[in-house]
Amino acid sequence: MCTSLAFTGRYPCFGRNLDLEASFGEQVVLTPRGVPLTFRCLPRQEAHCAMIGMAHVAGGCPLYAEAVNEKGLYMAGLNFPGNACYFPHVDDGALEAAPYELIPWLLGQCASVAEAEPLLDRLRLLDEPFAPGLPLAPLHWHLSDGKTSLVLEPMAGGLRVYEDPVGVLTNNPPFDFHLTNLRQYLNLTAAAPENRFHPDLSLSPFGQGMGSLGLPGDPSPASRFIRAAFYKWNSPWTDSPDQRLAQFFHVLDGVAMTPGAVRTPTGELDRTLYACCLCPGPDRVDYYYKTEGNSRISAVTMDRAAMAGTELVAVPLRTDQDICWQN
Ligand SMILES: C[C@H](CCC(=O)NCCS(=O)(=O)O)[C@H]1CC[C@H]2[C@@H]3[C@H](O)C[C@@H]4C[C@H](O)CC[C@]4(C)[C@H]3C[C@H](O)[C@]12C
Repeated sequence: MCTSLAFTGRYPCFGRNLDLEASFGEQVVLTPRGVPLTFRCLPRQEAHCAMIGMAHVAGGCPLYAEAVNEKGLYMAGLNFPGNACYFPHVDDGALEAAPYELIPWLLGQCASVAEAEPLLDRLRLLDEPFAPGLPLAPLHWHLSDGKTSLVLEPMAGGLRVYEDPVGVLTNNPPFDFHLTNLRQYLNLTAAAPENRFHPDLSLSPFGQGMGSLGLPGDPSPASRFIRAAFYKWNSPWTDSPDQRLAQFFHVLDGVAMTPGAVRTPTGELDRTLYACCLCPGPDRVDYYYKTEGNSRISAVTMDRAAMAGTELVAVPLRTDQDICWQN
């Protein structure tokens, strides 16, 4: 399972937990402007925006799980099994992209959600895998520019595009369910609760946190959506970049897998392989991450020189526990 977050407003920042039973060969991959982007049916992008994210590199091609571009446009793919529907190629003038092409294609050319929207209107997602050994991933996507966020869901009837006022995406069922489900929790509060049971009963809270009794604690997609939304919307989001980074990871930690707590149908453990926080700035983009086995935050930056490069840069993850001994 996975959870994606988009903090919009004065200090935009994005990221996700990537939950899966085994590594997919992920590395932090920086695609500079000078590496041409090629697609099955869409025109090659010779000049494009630079981007950084987590990807599996296959045959020199970055297959991104999530990325952000130099303009601060973020996109993440999350599992959407049983609902994701892709289509065969048709010669009808539609913009046709394979699912693994969607992130580089949009981030390569768009600075904002508004620029992406007209392209999405004409988009058809093709049922074509990257290679025989890399089957199609059944995905839906989170797209945000730090002002607004969208959810893109490739359904049997075509691509559905939702505004995401919450700034959270998890997995099944389709997004409209999560928005409706959130309304069941409108009574939750981070504040100390007041007695609304009955004025004739003298009831008072006997501990902290009792305003959010009923916040679902399990790792299912619907429960993670509610929990991530509650943590995100109650987040202190101060002028301190360090505080915001710490807070972002606190929210992701709150919806991460505890190894052993979730077993897949094949008996494997569902794991949060990594958690990441993507911070766009005026002249650089920072990619912070933690892994399941290394709680220390590592970071890769994409500065102006890196954006202008001509070679793909793939940075292996630091996965060994990195404890700072103090004596
Ligand atoms: C498994 C990942 C999503 C994690 C997730 O949402 N899990 C939820 C599980 S559940 O529904 O709740 O059961 C997805 C997100 C992006 C995917 C990757 C990207 O799409 C890029 C390529 C695409 C290739 O077709 C397959 C390998 C791959 C490298 C994908 C592997 C895998 O499917 C990824 C990593």
